[in-house]
Amino acid sequence: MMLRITSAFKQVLVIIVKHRPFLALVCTISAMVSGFLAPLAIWVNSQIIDLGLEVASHKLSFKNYIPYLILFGISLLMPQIITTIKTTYLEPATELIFSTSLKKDLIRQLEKMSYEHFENEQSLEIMDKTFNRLEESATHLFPNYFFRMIATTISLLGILFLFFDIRWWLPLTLLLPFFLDSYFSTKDQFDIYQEMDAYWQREQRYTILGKMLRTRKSVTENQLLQASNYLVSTYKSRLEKRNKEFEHYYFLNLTRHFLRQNIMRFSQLINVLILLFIYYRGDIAIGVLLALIMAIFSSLWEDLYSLKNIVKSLGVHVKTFDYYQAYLQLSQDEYGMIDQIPRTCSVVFDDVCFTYPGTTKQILKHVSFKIEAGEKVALVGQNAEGKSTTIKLLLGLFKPDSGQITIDGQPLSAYTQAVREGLFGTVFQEISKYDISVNDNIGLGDVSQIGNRELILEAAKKANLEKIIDKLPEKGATLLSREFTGGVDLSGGQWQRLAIARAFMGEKPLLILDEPTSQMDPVVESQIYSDFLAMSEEKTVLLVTHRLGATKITDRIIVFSGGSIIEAGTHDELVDKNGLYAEMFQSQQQWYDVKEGA
Ligand SMILES: Nc1ncnc2c1ncn2[C@@H]1O[C@H](COP(=O)(O)OP(=O)(O)OP(=O)(O)O)[C@@H](O)[C@H]1O
Repeated sequence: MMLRITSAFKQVLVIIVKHRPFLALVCTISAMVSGFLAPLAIWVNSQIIDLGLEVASHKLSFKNYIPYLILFGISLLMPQIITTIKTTYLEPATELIFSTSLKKDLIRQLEKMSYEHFENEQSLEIMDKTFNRLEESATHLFPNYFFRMIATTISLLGILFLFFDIRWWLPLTLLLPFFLDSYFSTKDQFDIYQEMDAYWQREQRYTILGKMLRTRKSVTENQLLQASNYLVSTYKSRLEKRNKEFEHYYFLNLTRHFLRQNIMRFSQLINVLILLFIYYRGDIAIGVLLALIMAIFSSLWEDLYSLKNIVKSLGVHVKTFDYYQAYLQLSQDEYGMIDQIPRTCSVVFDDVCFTYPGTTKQILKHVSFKIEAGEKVALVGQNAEGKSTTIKLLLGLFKPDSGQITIDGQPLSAYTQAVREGLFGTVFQEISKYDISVNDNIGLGDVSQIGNRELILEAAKKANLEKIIDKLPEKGATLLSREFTGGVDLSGGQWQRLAIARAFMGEKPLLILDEPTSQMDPVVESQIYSDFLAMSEEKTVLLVTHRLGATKITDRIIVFSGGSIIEAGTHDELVDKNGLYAEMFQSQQQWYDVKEGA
């Protein structure tokens, strides 16, 4: 534990010292001064009372009393001055540093993080907790706890010395009950953090529906389906279940605290009685008695509690830094040295096996195939056979358990990040719809050319989007959003064409379409595919589709079943073979016949 605490403090101090060493200096000095003030105040108070009595009985001249009055004034004013420095300068200034520096580190790490973490619950928990808690925990550690730990330690040593000076064992009667109390409450608190942590997953499950219900898509869909009442009441009953769990846990927490919180009160009473007894025996003056009794109830009490609270709540912030470390260690994509984007690309899967991280079912089983540079290939099969998984592996979103995947003869990790960004033009079923203009939405396919209207127009033409853009109120400059006045939303099929245009940006040698036309009429879809393949020229194309009308025009079809390739060949070859492909094609053919006949 000590190691984790030290490491967390080290991390925040390194950031502060790197950015503003002056803040670390101000914090340390003001904490030290603050620490000396409490014992000084006790001593000054005792002198003020005892010497004040002597002044009153003319045993001491008022002139000699003045330095004590000055010290009394200083001990009264200084704590407020230091608190002001801390709250109005130190705290806001460090907050700014953390919010900039930590956010930058978090985002930088996110940029290179392997995609697999975004589909892994354990990694998502680490990311969520780090993003939500890190800045807050950092500001708790510095300046808050850092300041309080220095100030309280010095102050406690000073005060305990004053007690030690009277009887050597007095610090023990003060500290023992404190240690007992601290042990119980710290243990309770750490147990609670453990419990709270375990709540994350359940909390996610209880509240995820609520997040969904707030999205525009779900509001529209629910209004149509009249499903709101059902979904809202499901959400409500989940929340009620969650509240019951939390209430139970709060109750447990309350009883634990109630049983143990009075240890320190008894110790205060006992120590006051001891001091009265020592005074009664004439071993201390009245000023010392009163100042020490006051200290037991004020500064000493505050110091002990401050220390206890720091230890108690340190756990959650130290834990945040554990998550931060785990976050920094989440694996990143590997990049190599090849810095030229190949003009044309072959793709080879060599005996690839794959199981999703955190699961046991093997999804791809010894998959091998080669796609020549410039070839147009369709991956087909029934649901959940591993087609999209094959695409995810090809894109490098996941790594195979065994086997090798090469692009133009090289594994993906041999290419630089810039080349990898320029290799694939992708269109998925779930299209990213950005609330920006049509042109910019297309331009995102190659951000370096986002202002190049000619290229964007060319990509739009290739995706047959030109006429649709022409009809928009402000053509390519039209904002694609219902959230803005004057914004327009496209239909599902139009968005899919826009996504295809996006894939054509940047002359990417590998085009990957994973069911991108599901929202289109099958006949229109066939037309789009034939236009698309004609426009793809020498690019290599991988097409995942359930609609087998489109596969006829590809060079080759690969059929997946149970995570393996069971057939491969041209449309005619596979129809002649009379296997799974022929069966799937025949069951869809009537549909095309009716459509074409109509
Ligand atoms: N992130 C994931 N974690 C765990 N399992 C996953 C993940 N993504 C997909 N799977 C599982 O992998 C299997 C293959 O899914 P995949 O999406 O590759 O199939 P598919 O052939 O593309 O299916 P469809 O035609 O329905 O899109 C499915 O059983 C699916 O549940």
